[in-house]
Amino acid sequence: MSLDAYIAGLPKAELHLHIEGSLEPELMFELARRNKVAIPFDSVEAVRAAYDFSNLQDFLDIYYAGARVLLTEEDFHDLALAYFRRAAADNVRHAEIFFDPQTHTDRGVPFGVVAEGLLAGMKRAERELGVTSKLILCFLRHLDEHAAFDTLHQAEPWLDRIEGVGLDSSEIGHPPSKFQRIFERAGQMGLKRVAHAGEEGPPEYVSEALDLLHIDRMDHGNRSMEDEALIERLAASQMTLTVCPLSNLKLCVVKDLKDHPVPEMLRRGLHVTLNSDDPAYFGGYMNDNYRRLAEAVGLTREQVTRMAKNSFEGSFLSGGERAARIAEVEAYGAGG
Ligand SMILES: Nc1ncnc2[nH]cnc12
Ligand SMILES: [Zn+2]
Repeated sequence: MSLDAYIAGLPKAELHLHIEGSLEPELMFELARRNKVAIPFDSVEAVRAAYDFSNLQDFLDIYYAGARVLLTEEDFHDLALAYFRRAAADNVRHAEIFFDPQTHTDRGVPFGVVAEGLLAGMKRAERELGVTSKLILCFLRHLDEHAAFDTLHQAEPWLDRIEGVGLDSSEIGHPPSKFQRIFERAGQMGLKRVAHAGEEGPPEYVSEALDLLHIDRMDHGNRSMEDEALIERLAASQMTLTVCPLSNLKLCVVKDLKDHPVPEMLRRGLHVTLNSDDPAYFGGYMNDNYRRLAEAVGLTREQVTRMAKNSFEGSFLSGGERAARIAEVEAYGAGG
């Protein structure tokens, strides 16, 4: 079996996926029409042509503009279901998806519309596709602490169906320390904690995410590789890193996939997973990330299997479910 075919059949969990970043141009047009929202493009091709980014902020400007077509519960349901259908085709068996409530509540869309729509899409995906999922509420780090507290307050009626909190948006200039108190509060409420760190920001932000936010998992973490002590710390603690190769390429975090740090991360014993981040904007879903990275850096079947196993180990599935999914990866690896 070729490595591509092996990757296609491998059971995987996706741990770093912004649901708003799975909005394909076709659905963007459909929702713009349905909701009578103007968008500054006249064709799907024109939208795709605009996806040429030189850094994170370039992308975020377009990503937040695209999200303006999302208005109703049905829109959020359709967005989620479209993602799960695409993920299921890549044999993603479990996904822990981020959403950015402030992007919507700041436009007047109530928190409940966003949450109910996404939760309905997640439930349907489990019923119809067998893909399980969890929801992670991300605070936008370019906004202030007060806005984050306000968002957590709005989320209260849904917190029994929200697994954890995350931190995303513009990293440089918005260090984890800015959100220490809201993460402390989330921890007291029993929520899991994750944060984007070391995507564009320096290794110090990674250390802050560990020391001040007490994260359970780290999103990206690329720039940890600049600090020897940090590499050793991440390896010793087996902190899960949700790495996103095609995102890193599109946002110029790496110049070429051949330069991607994943092989070195694996060599140093880091607990790496592969993920798609914002697949509609970055040109590939889960299997594209595995395949294109494997081709560029020459990953082995063992490395690929290791990362799929890591994805279930690093998930927030409960012990029994997690063990069962890990056993599936092992059985596939043994038979493949
Ligand atoms: N890659 C990324 N980094 C930070 N914030 C984001 N929001 C959506 N995608 C993101
Ligand atoms: Zn991300």
